[in-house]
Amino acid sequence: MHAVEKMLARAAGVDSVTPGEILNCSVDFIELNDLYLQVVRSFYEMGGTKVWDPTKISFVFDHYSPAPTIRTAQIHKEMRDFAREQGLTHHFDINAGVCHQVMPEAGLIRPGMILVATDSHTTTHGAFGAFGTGIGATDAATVLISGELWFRVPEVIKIEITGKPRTGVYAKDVILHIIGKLKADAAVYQAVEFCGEYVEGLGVSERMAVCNMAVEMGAKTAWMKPNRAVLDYVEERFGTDYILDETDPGYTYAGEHFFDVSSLEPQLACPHSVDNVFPFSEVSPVKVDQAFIGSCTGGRLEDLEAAAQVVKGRKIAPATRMVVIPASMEVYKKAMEKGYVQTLIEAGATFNAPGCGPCLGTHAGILARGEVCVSSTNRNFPGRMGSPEAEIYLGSPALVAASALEGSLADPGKYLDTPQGASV
Ligand SMILES: CC(C)[C@H](C(=O)O)[C@@H](O)C(=O)O
Ligand code: SF4
Repeated sequence: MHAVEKMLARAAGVDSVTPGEILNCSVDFIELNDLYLQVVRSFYEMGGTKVWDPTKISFVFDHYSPAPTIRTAQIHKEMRDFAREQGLTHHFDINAGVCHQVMPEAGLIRPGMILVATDSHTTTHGAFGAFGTGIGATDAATVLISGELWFRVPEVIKIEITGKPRTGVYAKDVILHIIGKLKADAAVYQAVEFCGEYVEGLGVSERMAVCNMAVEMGAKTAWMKPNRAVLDYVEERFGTDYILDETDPGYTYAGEHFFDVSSLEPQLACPHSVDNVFPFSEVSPVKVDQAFIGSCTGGRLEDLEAAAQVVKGRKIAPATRMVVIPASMEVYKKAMEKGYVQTLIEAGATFNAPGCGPCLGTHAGILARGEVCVSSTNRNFPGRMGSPEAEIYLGSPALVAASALEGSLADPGKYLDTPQGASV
């Protein structure tokens, strides 16, 4: 069996599973974000009175945080009241950040766990060796009541990555390149294992960025074998009581793909789909109205560090706006301590409270008709960040920052090779 299958078998209380099988599994943890008040209402409609375990449920206010309208303030109020009545241990209000950043920081994510959340990017947590997947409102209400959920065992495909990319090319470029080659329907309902020497050398942040975007190929979940960096992160925040599942030697994958990234250029997902990806040198110059750095894909400390390295001692183009939203308050605080916030503000960036914000167009950086945005996020569908007539290019935080400096799409490499670029 594969490590992913072993996690599901353990949660179902059976010795072995095969792809396609339907299981009833116990869930280790569930997270609800602030788009899902319906789950609270369904919980009561389905006869719920007390949740199955208040220590294994988290509400994170991130998509509409701080509440930008009366309706969303009302949603927050009703969910806050439920969290208090049920005595939920892990309620993260508007002072926390995006759920996929806040939960690992809080020590809620560990290898071997079954994690469900009302968000498609729950695949992010495969970076920690967990089984993470997004679910809808009805399934979420079922979990709140019973602590269990049905799962269809996914096939597992392998994406093996080798090579060492040049300066200015990041894991975001690698995952965009992969999605561009394999396309948005490459892994529908499958588990995607990312492996190979490149993956083994990745730190926590870049592992999260890769697993986060597996769902943009339709993946049910993503998985990486935890390396020392991941285990140090988990043990510092959660402890050592986790299970490291190993894939049996000779396991046969449903599919295998191999990528050598040593000669990769910076990549761009061009309007209007995530798999419409080209190397930077093949994308026509485009005037950039807004550069956005943020989200559970590209708003971590390492992302703000990369952006600060690019803009240090420089000013963004007069006609370009640069919006930076740290993925969490912890990221924000550390970025201040390290001077990245100061550097970015001195370059002309504006900051907003940690949360999803412009990533899905709720607030804090909405695009007007005809505008062009280059973004460190993970989706660029029409209307994603505001007007359906705006255009969104997805790239690495460093590329976003370089594009803000030049007022048009720009390769960050030249700003990183100089001695000045190297120090922040
Ligand atoms: C929660 C939901 C609105 C959505 C998701 O499930 O991913 C959002 O987070 C997104 O990124 O589009
Ligand atoms: S930051 Fe963007 S991608 Fe991540 S959960 Fe929020 S809306 Fe979804």
